[in-house]
Amino acid sequence: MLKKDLRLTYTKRREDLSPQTVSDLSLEIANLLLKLPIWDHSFYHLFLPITQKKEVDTSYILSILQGKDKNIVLPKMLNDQDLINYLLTDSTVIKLNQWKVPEPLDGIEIPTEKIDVVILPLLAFDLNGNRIGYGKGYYDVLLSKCRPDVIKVGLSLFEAEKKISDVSPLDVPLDYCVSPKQIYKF
Ligand SMILES: Nc1nc2c(c(=O)[nH]1)N(C=O)[C@@H](CNc1ccc(C(=O)N[C@@H](CCC(=O)O)C(=O)O)cc1)CN2
Ligand SMILES: Nc1ncnc2c1ncn2[C@@H]1O[C@H](COP(=O)(O)OP(=O)(O)OP(=O)(O)O)[C@@H](O)[C@H]1O
Repeated sequence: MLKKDLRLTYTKRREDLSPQTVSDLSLEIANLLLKLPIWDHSFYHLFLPITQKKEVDTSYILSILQGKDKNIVLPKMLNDQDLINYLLTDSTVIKLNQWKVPEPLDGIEIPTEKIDVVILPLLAFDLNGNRIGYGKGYYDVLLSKCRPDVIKVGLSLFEAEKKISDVSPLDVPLDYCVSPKQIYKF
């Protein structure tokens, strides 16, 4: 399917979920994430969910990372395509930006090359590990600046599409995607 059609389909599928269902599915995703071979690292980039858009609630994953004493890196939107990474500390203040994305106000900047694992949002993904977001390319740009051995893990409330037909050379494929039902390894 084409990206533009998938964006419409999956935006609608999300709108049809109740907040309780999003929460339940998010807990299942967090439990499955624990089974991935990704826990031997230091710096973990995690997105914070846009609640209105019914994104995966990553608060369970945040607790897991804190319990494992990992360095947690949060993105802040800089301009129309770039993200800056800030270390989460006890003094980090999180505020909603104009797009309703929760993000740190400021903090200690972590160079993108330090990130070992990126846990990223998506609207839909396919069996080849390709993903689509809201079409702005923030994560494609971030991933293009990461180390080649960075581990890319998508989180999805829904299962994989067979094929995104209009993948571009700039799209960086995932290594894993975790849904409430299963782990996809690409
Ligand atoms: N939680 C979360 N954080 C994230 C992302 C994400 O998908 N989820 N992003 C993933 O890349 C980046 C933000 N991307 C975004 C892209 C569009 C809109 C947004 O609200 N767009 C408007 C239309 C704006 C316009 O076209 O001018 C909309 O959809 O209504 C928000 C965030 C970085 N942080
Ligand atoms: N590495 C890059 N450098 C510059 N522009 C890029 C890069 N990667 C992607 N883009 C541009 O970003 C735009 C959006 O790309 P795409 O449709 O793949 O977004 P998306 O993956 O759905 O969004 P997101 O990454 O924000 O979740 C495209 O116009 C694409 O050309």
